[in-house]
Amino acid sequence: MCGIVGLFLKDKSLEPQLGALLSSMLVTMTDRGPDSAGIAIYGDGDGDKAKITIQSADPKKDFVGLEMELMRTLDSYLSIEVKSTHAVVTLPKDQLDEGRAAIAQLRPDVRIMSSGDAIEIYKETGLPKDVVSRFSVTSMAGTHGIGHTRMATESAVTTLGAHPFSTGSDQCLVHNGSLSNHNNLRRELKHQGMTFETENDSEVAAAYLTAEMAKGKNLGEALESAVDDLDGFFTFVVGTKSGFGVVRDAIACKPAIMAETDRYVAFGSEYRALVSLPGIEAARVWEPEPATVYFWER
Ligand SMILES: NC(=O)CC[C@H](N)C(=O)O
Repeated sequence: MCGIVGLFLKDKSLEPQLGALLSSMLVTMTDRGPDSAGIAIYGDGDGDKAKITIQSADPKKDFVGLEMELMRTLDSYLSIEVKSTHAVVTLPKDQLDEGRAAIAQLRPDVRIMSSGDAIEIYKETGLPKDVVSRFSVTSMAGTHGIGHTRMATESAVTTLGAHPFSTGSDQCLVHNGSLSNHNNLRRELKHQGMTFETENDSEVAAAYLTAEMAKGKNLGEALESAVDDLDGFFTFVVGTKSGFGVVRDAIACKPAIMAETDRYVAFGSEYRALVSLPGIEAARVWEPEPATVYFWER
């Protein structure tokens, strides 16, 4: 099982509703994955600011005082917005790497969920309705987003084992299925310098795409390579700062449905995830073909 949803907006007037639309799509998929849930939202990525979403098992201890300590360490102005177990650090774009290093040094127990110009990731164990309300996702605006509700197959039910996985700047991936060659691939990617937070197969898929894009491929090309190099069952929905992609393995036994109108492209594991979208009655609706890459870029 596992339930996946994704929404890529073409119509700017829908952007204030992105979090609400995606949340309700994800809640519809609750019975496909009761273990944990997560959501990635791409907000306005322009300007000179970048964002790091961090997570702590003990937010009182880790987040108190962090803003001041980071400002002192980086010698610049930044802000931290705490949302339950997560917090978003907004800092100057040219200090993103320095900021990540400072967080690791000042708060070794804090985990980085995502970083980049536009992405924020919120994920926890529990049901979609609890996760979206805990992080106030329904009030978030954005250009595109991806959600996942997990029934674990490959690694423990933990916050870090929840999807989406982000292994590169402004990148994220959710997965329905299980990969059979993830241990070998993990070993190869570690040799190339990638690091992993979990034993999860989907994290390996995310890292694989990051490594392919680092070679100069765009998201669509990286997904084409994934069809050849990843073994097992998969439906992936992936995001980059300006892109949104979908691919299924050659057997495509995991359910998937897509819809497109002038206003958006939407993905659901099942059609019921899409029924409340505006104008869905007039949308072009189709089942993505096996081993075929679907890719949109703004
Ligand atoms: N049920 C699934 O699709 C699980 C996805 C992935 N293998 C995981 O364990 O997280």
